Amino acid sequence: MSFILETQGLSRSFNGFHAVSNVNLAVREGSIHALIGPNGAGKTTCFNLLTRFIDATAGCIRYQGQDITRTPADAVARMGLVRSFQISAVFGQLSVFENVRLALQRRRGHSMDWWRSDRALAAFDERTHALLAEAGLAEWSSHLAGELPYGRKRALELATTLALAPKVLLLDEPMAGMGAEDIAHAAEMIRQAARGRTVLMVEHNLSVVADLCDRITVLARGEVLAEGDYATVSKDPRVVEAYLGHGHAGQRQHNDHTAVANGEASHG
Ligand SMILES: Nc1ncnc2c1ncn2[C@@H]1O[C@H](COP(=O)(O)OP(=O)(O)OP(=O)(O)O)[C@@H](O)[C@H]1O
Repeated sequence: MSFILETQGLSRSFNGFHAVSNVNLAVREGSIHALIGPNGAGKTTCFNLLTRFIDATAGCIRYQGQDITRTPADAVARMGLVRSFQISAVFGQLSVFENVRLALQRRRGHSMDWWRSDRALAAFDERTHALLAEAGLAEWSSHLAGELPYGRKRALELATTLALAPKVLLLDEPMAGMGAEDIAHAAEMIRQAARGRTVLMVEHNLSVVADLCDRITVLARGEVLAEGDYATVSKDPRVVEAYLGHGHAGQRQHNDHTAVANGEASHG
């Protein structure tokens, strides 16, 4: 079993407040791994640490066996550990096609070559079409990105991120603000994107997590509370309590298990 991304004792404090505390994370290469937990559990801080947006107070991060605890964020991204929206950006005044092609050019370091010939740009066209097809955006190709419906805009963000050829794709609440139809579409996209790469995602929608993810790490108050597949963590009384609060017992707790297992638990 090989882990592409690992942390040991990863910690981050803000003025003495332990936002992330002694987190040991092991993300298996090729898996879809979820980071879940109630509000304020430390999920975003963990993402910020892994992508090197912020420094760890203690602990270490290893990516592909290499210590990246102090590696600059842009270098980490170039190594293939890429967060959606980190480098990619959607330009509303450009077409969907141009957005994806630009992301491909940027990956090759051509971002400033605005004067490049049509022939040079055409070299990126084939890959652009493939990425658009993968994102279900083929028929939106000539639309201005700024005019896309919400779900399609998120799909375009993912397509521009995939243009950067990430080895590990970090997705921060990819389903946020989506309706049921967009969620189904985005889930399929993530499943496809996960072929041949690793996905680590923060997601509040537990049905999505249950459906998509091979492994789940549950954080609460900055610490790892439980880890395993969905069936295992959703039955863990500590997880139920973290999601639903204290004082549950007997039948109530049984109902709570069912609620978490069904992805119904609120994260408040
Ligand atoms: N820059 C900061 N300064 C001070 N406190 C911070 C900072 N960033 C995060 N925190 C605190 O750390 C804790 C964890 O926050 P974080 O955003 O990582 O949680 P989360 O699990 O992503 O929550 P949510 O699900 O609400 O997004 C919170 O109590 C938050 O207020």
